This record gives sequence, C-alpha cells and structure tokens, in this order.
Amino acid sequence: MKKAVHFGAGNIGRGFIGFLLSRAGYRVVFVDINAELIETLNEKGFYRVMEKGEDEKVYRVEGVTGILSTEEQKVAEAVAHAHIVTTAVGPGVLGSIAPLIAAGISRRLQHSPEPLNVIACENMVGASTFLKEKVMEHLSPSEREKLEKTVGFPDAAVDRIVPPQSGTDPLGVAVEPYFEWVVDIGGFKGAVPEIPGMKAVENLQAYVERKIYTLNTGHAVAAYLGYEKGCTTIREALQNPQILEAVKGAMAESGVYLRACFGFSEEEHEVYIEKTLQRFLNPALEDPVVRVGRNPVRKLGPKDRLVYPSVRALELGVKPVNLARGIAAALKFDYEEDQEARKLQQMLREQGIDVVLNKVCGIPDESPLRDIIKATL
Ligand SMILES: NC(=O)c1ccc[n+]([C@@H]2O[C@H](COP(=O)([O-])OP(=O)(O)OC[C@H]3O[C@@H](n4cnc5c(N)ncnc54)[C@H](O)[C@@H]3O)[C@@H](O)[C@H]2O)c1
Ligand SMILES: O=P(O)(O)OC[C@@H](O)[C@@H](O)[C@H](O)[C@H](O)CO
Repeated sequence: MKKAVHFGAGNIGRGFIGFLLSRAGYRVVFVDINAELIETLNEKGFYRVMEKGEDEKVYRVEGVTGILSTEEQKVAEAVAHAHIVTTAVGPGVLGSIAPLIAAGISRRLQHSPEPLNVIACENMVGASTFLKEKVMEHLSPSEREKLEKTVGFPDAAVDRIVPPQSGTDPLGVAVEPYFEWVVDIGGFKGAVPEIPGMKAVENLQAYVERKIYTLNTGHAVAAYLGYEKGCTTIREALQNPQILEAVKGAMAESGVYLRACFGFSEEEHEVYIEKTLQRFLNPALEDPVVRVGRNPVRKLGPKDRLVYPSVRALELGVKPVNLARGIAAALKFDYEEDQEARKLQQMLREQGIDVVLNKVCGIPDESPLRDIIKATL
C-alpha cells in the first residue's frame, strides 16, 4: 500500500488533504506537535469527516496513524519510505518542519532512487518552493544535487473552508462540501500521483493568486471589519450591509490586478466572487472572525492578501479604498488570544503606525497607499 506522510493533523490536514489521500488508497501518517491529538489518532485509527451543506454527508477515514513531531527518528523514517509528503501546518511553521523533512530525504537518498513529491498545502503563494529552500538548508551539497533530480516540491493552491471544530468527537471534522486542490504539474518529479480531487495544472499561478487575492482577501476584510463591529462569525459580519459592500469592493479591487495579470474576464471574476460569498454565508458552518483573522502580522505582509493586491491595484490606477479599510481594521485586531495580534498591538503602541506600515506591510514611505490606509483609520 502507498504511504503518505502529512504534517499537520489539524482542520485542513484531517478534513481535506488527509481525507483525499486516504480515499486515493494511501495509508496516511499524520505528524503533529499536539501530543493529545496524535495519541487519539493512534488509539482510534480512524476519524469522521462531515460535509455540511444542504445535506450532510459523513465519511469515515480509515487506517490513519500519527507520529509526534518531536519523535524525530520516527518522522525521518516515515518520510524516507513515503510515496508522497504533504503539509498543512501554517506558513509560519514550514521552517520548523523543514529539518524533519530534510532528515527523511537524507535517509531516503541513501536507499531509494524512487522520486518523491512534497506538497505544501498552505495559504501562501509559492509555499512548496519556500519549503524546498528551507529543506535545502539542512542538506549537504551532494544531497542537494540528488534532491534536485528526484524530489519535487510542486506549488499548490488549496481551497476548502474548514472552521475550528466544536463537537464532542475529538477527531471529527466538519467541512464545507466544496473543495479545490490544484498543483503545479511542472513541479512533480516522476509520474503525477493519481489522487482523485487533486488537479495537476500548468497555470498554477493564476489559480493560487486568484484564490488568495480574492477568497482570502474577502475573508480577511470580513473578519477584521466584523471583529471591529463585534461580530462573532463571518456569516454575521456579512449580514452587515456596509461590511458586505466593503468585502465585495475589496474583491473587485483585487480583481483589477488579477484580470490584468491572468486574463480572467470581468464576468468570470464576478461569478467567482459570487460563489465565494455564498460559501462564506453557508449557514451550516460557524466560522469565527477570530479564526479567519488569525495571524494578522502574516496577513498584513507585503505578499499577502491585503497589501499585495492594494499595491497592484494602485499601479493600475485604481485607488484600493476597500482593501485599505481591511488593512486599517487589521491594524485594530487586538484579539488577546492571538499571539501575532498582541505583537502587532505592542508594536503599534511602542513604534507607531509608520514603522508598522514599513516593517510589517513593506509599504515604502513614499507610497500613496499609506495615506489611503491612514485616512480610513
Ligand atoms: N481551515 C481552512 O479553511 C483552510 C483552508 C485552506 C487552506 N488552509 C491553510 O492550511 C494550513 C493549516 O490550516 P488549518 O486551518 O488546518 O490550521 P489548524 O490549526 O487546524 O492545523 C494546523 C496543525 O498543524 C499543527 N502544527 C503546528 N505546528 C506544528 C509543528 N511544528 N509540527 C507539526 N505540526 C504542527 C497544529 O498542531 C495543528 O494540528 C494553513 O496554511 C492555512 O492557511 C486552511
Ligand atoms: O488560513 P488563513 O489563516 O491563511 O486564512 C483564513 C481563512 O481565510 C482561510 O483558512 C480560508 O478558510 C481558506 O483559505 C478557504 O480555502
């Protein structure tokens, strides 16, 4: 039986990637830092995925096991014998799991000439490429050379809304019915693995940018404006007409860049926006604004969902007022339980807005975007 090692047994790990890998016939080994989660996975050996839409469908995902990420030897051994490696840990964690993947690849290169593909399934443009760079840092020059020949790191876009889980089942995952997993066909080494639900494409960049700079952009604007107004969920936020308008406006502003860069037609982009909004409004899913707004420092980064499309829209002559409202609201996201939110608030208090716009958002002093943001604060 084929083996998959998946890093991150969280919502996307269990509810999307692990689920598809298991259905494709892989024995899935989850690696996670959460000891209780790994213990429960190993005790039960299965979990349920509940698709929440107009009808509810329940799937049983069998034959799954777990390894704690601190069990370095075991993780390396699993990677050394895997047929595919995937991750869904969060972009900020890729650097921490890179040594584990490198140790596994190093062992593998000694005994197997078989190709391996490592796919980072994160909300980040170029996540697998970034992971590859981090893995390379832990390999010798001769290992790096061999890696280039046999180990692929195809970039990917992953789309399925999976909110935090609320039921009593410690492993069960409630997910929306929709999903899209698109992977760069040119990044694979060896044959593209047959995984129903995973689509290998030539124009990955268009998929990944459209997803992050439309869906995640709109989601973030809804989350930060919703938080500001005291809303608990994304659905509640979007029931506020002003927030809904800002979310639509921000996705349209991003769309100016996406259409210019990738050639989507206006109608096509409108259909994508409308479908995305319907997914945000799914009454069967309770998606907290604090989940969608999590890690504001990451989300305010120069390549992420708010600043990047704002800069691109400005270059194309469009004033990104709605994106700027999202950025301004993100700067006010003071959710105490979020470490990055605390850090951001401290930075704002101690160093001021100009330093934050510079250091966190990467917006140069001379950019008119600074004034547009400040005007909405
Ligand atoms: N939830 C969604 O709707 C969604 C959809 C598409 C993409 N994503 C992306 O998927 C990734 C995961 O998101 P999620 O919602 O599943 O988050 P999550 O918090 O539910 O899962 C992340 C998992 O990674 C584990 N982890 C953290 N540090 C680790 C480490 N050092 N080693 C091993 N495991 C570690 C955590 O314990 C957790 O189980 C993120 O990049 C996110 O942007 C999420
Ligand atoms: O996962 P993040 O923190 O990058 O973004 C929060 C949400 O926008 C995100 O998880 C979406 O639910 C997901 O990207 C849908 O595919």
